[in-house]
Amino acid sequence: MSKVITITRPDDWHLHLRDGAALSAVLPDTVQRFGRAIVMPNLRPPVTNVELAAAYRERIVRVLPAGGSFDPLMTLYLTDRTSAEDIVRAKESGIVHGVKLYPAGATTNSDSGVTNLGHCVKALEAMEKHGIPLLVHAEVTDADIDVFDREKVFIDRNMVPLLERFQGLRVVFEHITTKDAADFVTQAPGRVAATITAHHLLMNRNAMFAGGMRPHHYCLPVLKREEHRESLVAAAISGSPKFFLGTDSAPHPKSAKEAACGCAGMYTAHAGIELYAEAFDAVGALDKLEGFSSFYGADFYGLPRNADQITLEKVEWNVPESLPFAGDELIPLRAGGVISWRLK
Ligand SMILES: NC(=O)N[C@@H](CC(=O)O)C(=O)O
Ligand SMILES: [Zn+2]
Ligand SMILES: [Zn+2]
Repeated sequence: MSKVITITRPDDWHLHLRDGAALSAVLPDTVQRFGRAIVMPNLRPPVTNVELAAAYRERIVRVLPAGGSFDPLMTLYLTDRTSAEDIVRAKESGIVHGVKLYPAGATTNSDSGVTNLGHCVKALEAMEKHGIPLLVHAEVTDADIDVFDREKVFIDRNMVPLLERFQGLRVVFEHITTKDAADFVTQAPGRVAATITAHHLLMNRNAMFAGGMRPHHYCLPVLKREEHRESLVAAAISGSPKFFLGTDSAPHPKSAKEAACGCAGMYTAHAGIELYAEAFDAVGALDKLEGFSSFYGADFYGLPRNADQITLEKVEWNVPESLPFAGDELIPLRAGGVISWRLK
């Protein structure tokens, strides 16, 4: 008999769905597994106001597989020009659940991001007042800071002063990758939470160089040392409601990944919950999977937990070498390899 677990349907609190044909290609993978997802706004051009968010939400809903009940939770892209009025209108819309801070130049499509948080005081005050969380890609961008240290340096230079200045602001430290971030969030007030990806739970930085350069294991924040991976696993299985699931599934065409200057991002939505089951099972903590995947994120965002369930079984399946992707190909995590849990 294979091991089987049934859990409340999970949600993905950090997801890139892209747009157009790419959106249509990847959306079914998420919808099969998750009830809702926080949809990242780093399109070109970025989703900077409620009209753009509503139109993007429409485009997502239009290509939803029939019969599903998936709810895309929209976000705004914070810029130096986001006003308090933009925030109030977002709140009133009921469709915007967070505002994303990308330090300018930190990651994919972040060139319209924030150059100086000092420009965002009015917007941040409005978010504090109206209870809209700030979702943070927490890396400094200074060229003189080692790429492996950018998250840690962001904590000291930006996160601490931000939380100090805006004492009521709710903050999600997105895709944490270091022991420093896990410890910081653990010790922070209850208004601070973090998402953790499956790939940062399963791999350390060796995975980028196993037998040669592995562009499909390159993402931001970049994979870190084993000691950091172990800290992330400890946080994820701790039972603390501050840590919850966010896949950061970030599809890029094969041609853009396998290039002289390859894009950052891993595609994991094809096994969006299965990979977490593997990571939790590996440390004998499957009993902690449901809280992390299905409860704590909803609780943090003030949304009801899902009412239905999914079942996972410990049966190996082969991941395709590639998936069709808007006239190109998409290389999923573990392409050509095996995943040890599957959705029933
Ligand atoms: N995680 C990534 O490596 N890439 C993301 C952007 C992001 O989440 O920083 C993307 O949009 O491709
Ligand atoms: Zn990011
Ligand atoms: Zn992301």
